[in-house]
This record gives sequence, structure tokens and C-alpha cells, in this order.
Amino acid sequence: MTVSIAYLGPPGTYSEAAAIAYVDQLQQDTGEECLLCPYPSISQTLRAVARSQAQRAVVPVENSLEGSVPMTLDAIWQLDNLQIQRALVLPISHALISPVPELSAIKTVYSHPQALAQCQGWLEQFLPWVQLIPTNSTTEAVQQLEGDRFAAAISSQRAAELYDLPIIAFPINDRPDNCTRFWVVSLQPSPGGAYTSLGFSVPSNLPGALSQPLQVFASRGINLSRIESRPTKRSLGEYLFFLDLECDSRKSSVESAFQELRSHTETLKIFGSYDFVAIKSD
Ligand SMILES: O=C(O)C(=O)Cc1ccccc1
Repeated sequence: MTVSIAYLGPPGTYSEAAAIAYVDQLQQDTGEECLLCPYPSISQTLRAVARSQAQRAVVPVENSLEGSVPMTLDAIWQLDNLQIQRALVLPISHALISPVPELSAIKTVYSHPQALAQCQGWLEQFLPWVQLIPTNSTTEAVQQLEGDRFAAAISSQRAAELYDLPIIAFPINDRPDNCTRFWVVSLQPSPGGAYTSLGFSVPSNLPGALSQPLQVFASRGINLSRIESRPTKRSLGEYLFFLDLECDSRKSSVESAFQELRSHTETLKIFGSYDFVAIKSD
């Protein structure tokens, strides 16, 4: 059987690189055949899995420089039943791609907001006059160059090769150890592992509304490795909280923590327990 894997495309994106690394791991572990399916946005990528149009999705969730990818957190909250199967960490080096002969000719730089943010210092130093334009993906930024002779795109070396365009600066990310964490999600139950992710809303905006849920884990000695808030989008000042915990939800002590957590939360969504796998850079 062929496993269909949705990712933020078109080909050449970092999400594709993470999806290719995942396919390599799957082929080594299980020998399964895979088909990579590009989608134009992160929410469409996750929706493809929620609607069973694809069996798995690989989506960026957090960057070492920029923090969370809000689109991924919002979509995984809104779409029911998505479960995390694995986390992948991919080292990322950005290239400045453009047909212009020199930097001084560039008027516009296109890229995904995460990539623009990861190169902010370099852009301020070498291209302080340019207009920055966000795109849905780094490969979409490269596609914009066709209609704009004075533009550059921040994208991968692979995207430059695929579109046969020159790289005029590399690497341009502000930190050499820049990396992004991706989640592999599907409708299947998560396999279990060292990390658990969940999200919740709190019943009221009162003192202690967040400390009570957090206490559930502190009192059991469960370490919290990340906490992130996102607006509920219902009313101003109301938030959802996303937690990553260093524990496995298959353990009975963690199950009892979830039961207690239900009494301190309004809506609780457990996205599953999974392991981390690092991806080596090329
Ligand atoms: O646009 C891409 O290539 C993506 O996969 C999203 C992204 C952008 C920047 C860093 C990591 C992931």
C-alpha cells in the first residue's frame, strides 16, 4: 500500500525536505511506499489529512529563532482528531536567490514569514532599502521572481536548482544553528513516546485559571518543555494554551493527570505522544 504524505509545497520547500527525510525513515523502518503530495498552505495540508485525502502530513511547528508557527497550532486545534506520530528537527540554511547581477539592484524580497524573520539581521545589514513581501511558502517566493526582474527570494538551495536560478548569497540566516521542528500528523492513534502535546482553553478568565492546569503536571513531577498561547478568536484577551510535556500518555500516572486536567479546562485536546528524530543536514 502507498502512504500519501501531504506537505506545504510546491517542491523545494523546507517542508518537502522534512517530508523526504520522513519518507527515508519510513522506508528503512517499514519498507512502505510513499507518495508526496504538495498543498499551497499549512491549513490545507492539515485539512487534507483531516478529510482523509492524504494519510499523513508533515508541518512546521517551531523554529529555533522565531518560535511557534501560529498557522500550525491554529489548524491542529480547529481540525478534530489529528494525532502527532513523530517530531523531526531539520537544520535550515537559507539562500538569497535572484537573477539580478548585484545586491544593489534588488528592490523586493519575497519569502515565507518565518524565513524573512530568520534572516532579519542579514537583510537589515545588506538590503536595508528593500520591500519585504510574505508568501505562503519559500518556493512560492521563487515563483514570484518570474514576474519581477528586480526581486530576490529567500528559499532553499534545492529550490534554486529546481527553478534554475542563481544563488547570490548563502547562507543568510542570522544564526548558523537555525533549525525547525516539524510534526508528522495523521488520523491514526499516536504511537506513544517521550513527548506529549496537548491544547486547552480555560473555563474563565480568573486568577489561577492557568496555574491550576499547570499544577496538575508540576505535582506529578512532569516537566513542561514548551508553553504557547494563541487567541481563542472568540473575544479579545481570551487564550488557548498549547503544552509540550516530557511524558508518555500511555503511562497510568499521565492518564490520571489528564483526568484531573479535564476538571480545570473548558476544552482539552490531546494531540498524542511521540518521539523526536533529528534529520542530518546534507
Ligand atoms: O516555506 C517553506 O519552505 C516551509 O516549509 C515553511 C518554512 C519556512 C521557513 C522555515 C521553515 C519552514
